[in-house]
Formats: sequence, structure tokens, C-alpha cells
Amino acid sequence: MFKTKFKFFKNIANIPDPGVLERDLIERKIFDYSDNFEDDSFSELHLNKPSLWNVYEHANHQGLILVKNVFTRQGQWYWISRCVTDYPAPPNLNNLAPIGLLAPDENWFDVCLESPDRGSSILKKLRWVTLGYHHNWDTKVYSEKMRSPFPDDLAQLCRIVAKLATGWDFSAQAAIINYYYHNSTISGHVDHSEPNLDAPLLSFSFGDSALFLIGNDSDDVSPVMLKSGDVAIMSGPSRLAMHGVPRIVPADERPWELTKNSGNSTEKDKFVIDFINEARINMNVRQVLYPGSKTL
Ligand SMILES: O=C(O)CCC(=O)C(=O)O
Ligand SMILES: [Fe+2]
Repeated sequence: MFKTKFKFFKNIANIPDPGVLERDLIERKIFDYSDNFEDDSFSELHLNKPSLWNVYEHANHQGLILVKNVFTRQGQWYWISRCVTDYPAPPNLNNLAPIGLLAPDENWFDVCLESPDRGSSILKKLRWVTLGYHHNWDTKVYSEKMRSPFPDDLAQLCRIVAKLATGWDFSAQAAIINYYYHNSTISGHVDHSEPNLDAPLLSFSFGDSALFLIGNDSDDVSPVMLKSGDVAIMSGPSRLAMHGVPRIVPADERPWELTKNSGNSTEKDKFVIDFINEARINMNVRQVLYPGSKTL
């Protein structure tokens, strides 16, 4: 059962060797991109040339695509900074305002940077931020009344990655930014809130690694290691698979670090580096609507 495997892999002593995990990944080609995208968007979004990307499909989970080497080092830094400094700002929602730890008009990052006392008490309490159509954690139903603008840069990133890795014309309309610390987990679940369940779900990992578990049937639950810069895509037969993260694993390298940040970095940069050196960030992006629809 998923729960049994989840409990097993929660124990860091049971993390499989990298070689064992990689054995199940089958190399795939990227889709044709020659005339789809401007070269400029690759540099603006800090992406490596697609010829440098490594695309895999999981041998036991058709439609679970893993893409590596998508981002430059600058790119990892850029997206981590967006998630730490910008995306927690209103009108995006977060887990701290509903429990009174932030005012609705406050950005978690500003409070952490400017009010050290309050900041230290909420630093590692930020667990999620939602963008676009806000995920409703109680009803799991999206609503037009709970929608704010979706960031252009993230939408563009998703359009390119989905097209090249799966061939889909993806429209990013909702995202959960998940923040994890050493003992954080996300238990097994299926993401089925989106009216359009044909579109893939895109998941970007930064910072510490995650042991990700996927699979519905007892003998078929597989562990996959998600490292900083990896993109996992749940598409086709894997779109509605049960999945979760039982274990955060300290990163064995820090591909987000730039030499510029090790020396005379700003207060803001220093905060971001200190945060991500002890955390994992996951940008979990969904298309909600069918192509051509503008509202629910
Ligand atoms: O953090 C991850 O890799 C998975 C997060 C997730 O499954 C979700 O936000 O629905
Ligand atoms: Fe999920």
C-alpha cells in the first residue's frame, strides 16, 4: 500500500542508492522546438538550450516525465528568488494569514527581512503560497472569486517546458508553491481539482532534494529522487496517480549558488541563500481550464 511505503521511506536509512533510482528512468527525446520559441525567452527565463536538457520517462509509470538540466545556475537562483521574495506577496495567498501570523497585506519575506523578531517566528512556518486560481484546501474546488493574476514569467516557463517535454500547449492557471524544511512531508494524494484533467501537471524542485513516491497499487509504488532544478511532469496515465513526499534529503550540491552571492551579496540575496540552503521549494503548476475557455 502507498501508506506502508510512505512510512518506510520516511526513514532516511531506507533511501535507495542513486543508481537504483536511476535504473527506472528511460531516456526520451524532446519534442521539436525549432520554430516554436524565440531564443530570447530562453535567456530571459534562464534556461539551458533544449539540446542540453535530459528527458526521461519512468519505466513503471507511463507519463511520469522527469527533465533534468533545464536551468542555468543563474536560472535556479532566479526562480528560487522569485519563490522566496516575490511570490509570497499579496494578492497571492499563503498559509500564515488564515492563522493570524501575517496580515492579509503583508509579504512574508518583507516581515522576515525587516522585523527580525517576528520574522524568526514565521521563517520556517511558510508552507504554501497559491497563485492564479487559488487552491481551496477545504473544498478542493476552484472558484472565479478566488482567482488572482498568474505571473507571466512562470506561465512562459511552463509553456516552454510542457511543449518541449510532452508536446502539450500548456496554459498555466493555478500554482501551489510548496516550502519544505528538514522534516516536512506531503502525504499521499491525487490532484483532481482541475476541470481539465487531460493537461499535464508540472512540478519544479529547488533546494534540498525530495524522495517522491508515486503509484496507486501496492506493488507499483516507486520512489523517485527530485533534485534542485529537476522538473517532474505528471501526464497521461500518471496525471491522476497517487503521489507524495515522505522525505526531504539534504542536497549533495548547491547548483543555485553563484560566486557573486558568496562575496558582497545584498541583504536580500543573503536571506535567500540562507533560506534555500535549509529548505526545499516546489512550484506545482496546473492548467485548470480547457483550451479556449477563459473562465470556469
Ligand atoms: O513537492 C512535491 O514534489 C509535490 C507537491 C504536490 O504533490 C502538490 O503540491 O500537489
Ligand atoms: Fe500533488
